[in-house]
Amino acid sequence: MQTQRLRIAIQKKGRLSTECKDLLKRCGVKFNLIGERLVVHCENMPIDLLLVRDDDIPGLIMDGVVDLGFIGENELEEVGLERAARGEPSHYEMLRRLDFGGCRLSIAIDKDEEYLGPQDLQGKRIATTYPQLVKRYMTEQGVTFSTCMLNGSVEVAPRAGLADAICDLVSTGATLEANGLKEVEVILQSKAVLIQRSGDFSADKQALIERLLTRMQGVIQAKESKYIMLHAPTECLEQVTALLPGAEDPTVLPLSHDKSRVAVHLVSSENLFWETMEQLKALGASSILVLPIEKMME
Ligand SMILES: Nc1ncnc2c1ncn2[C@@H]1O[C@H](COP(=O)(O)OP(=O)(O)OP(=O)(O)O)[C@@H](O)[C@H]1O
Ligand SMILES: O=P(O)(O)OC[C@H]1O[C@H](OP(=O)(O)OP(=O)(O)O)[C@H](O)[C@@H]1O
Ligand SMILES: [Mg+2]
Repeated sequence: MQTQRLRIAIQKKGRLSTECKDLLKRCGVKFNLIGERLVVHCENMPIDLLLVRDDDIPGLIMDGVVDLGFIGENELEEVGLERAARGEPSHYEMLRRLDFGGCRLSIAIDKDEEYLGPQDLQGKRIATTYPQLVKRYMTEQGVTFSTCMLNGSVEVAPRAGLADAICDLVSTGATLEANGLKEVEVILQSKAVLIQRSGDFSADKQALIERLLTRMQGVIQAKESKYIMLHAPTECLEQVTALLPGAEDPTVLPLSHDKSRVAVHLVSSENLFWETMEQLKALGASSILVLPIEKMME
């Protein structure tokens, strides 16, 4: 059922929720989340947000029920495999990879157990929320196994005697450590992505999606960039700019009371490390400022 308004699905509560909402707000999409409401109408653009469980987002896109969705690649792949196995369509378009939700899907076992390779998992029971991804990996390795499907607290399964190993998401590794487990295989690297349903869009919707994508590019680029300002001795200008990341085209300005020094301004694609600032200082640079950039458009 097509509507005039662009429908975007985001996770209601969880690891992706805050970052997705922040990203949309930074793109100029205005909305007000009230209580437990599942559909939120944006105030300044023809956009409706659907706040759902992340597991439901790939299916909503693949069934063509919503236009865009923010989802972790792990969940997207799992649902895609599940639907393909059932003979249901699993089409979607990838719009862009995002800079949050980074994690990996890994197999872990008791920290004191010996592990030489995937063959050590032969005949073992693996607790997971991602049975399809585990199956794909184990089939590739030629290892047979059984699963124990758990939607949460996967890491407690070995201690609770429910499984011999687990396959779950890992970021810092703190949850594994707290449960006496060690990571032995990484089967997937994942980040949050923005996906779109397959098929045609009205010209208005298409234009709105393109506007959002351009703004998103600006927001993500701005987050990674810094505006750097400093004063440097004119004779050291070349050495100073050589130390600055992405300083191909700096603005160099004279100082009103000191002809021996200049002001250097530039947009850097990276942050400036303390070590680099110390090197700049050693070259005679002063008043070194590193400022965040809110928005940018090239
Ligand atoms: N520790 C982590 N660090 C970074 N990203 C993570 C981490 N854990 C999960 N993610 C990413 O965030 C997504 C959502 O994780 P979350 O734990 O909020 O899911 P959930 O408990 O299944 O939520 P829901 O209630 O919506 O089903 C994961 O599918 C993954 O892509
Ligand atoms: O390696 P770490 O940094 O410890 O992160 C890994 C944990 O994060 C996720 O769960 P989350 O905290 O989102 O809770 P959930 O089990 O309720 O989904 C994931 O399922 C792991 O349990
Ligand atoms: Mg979920």
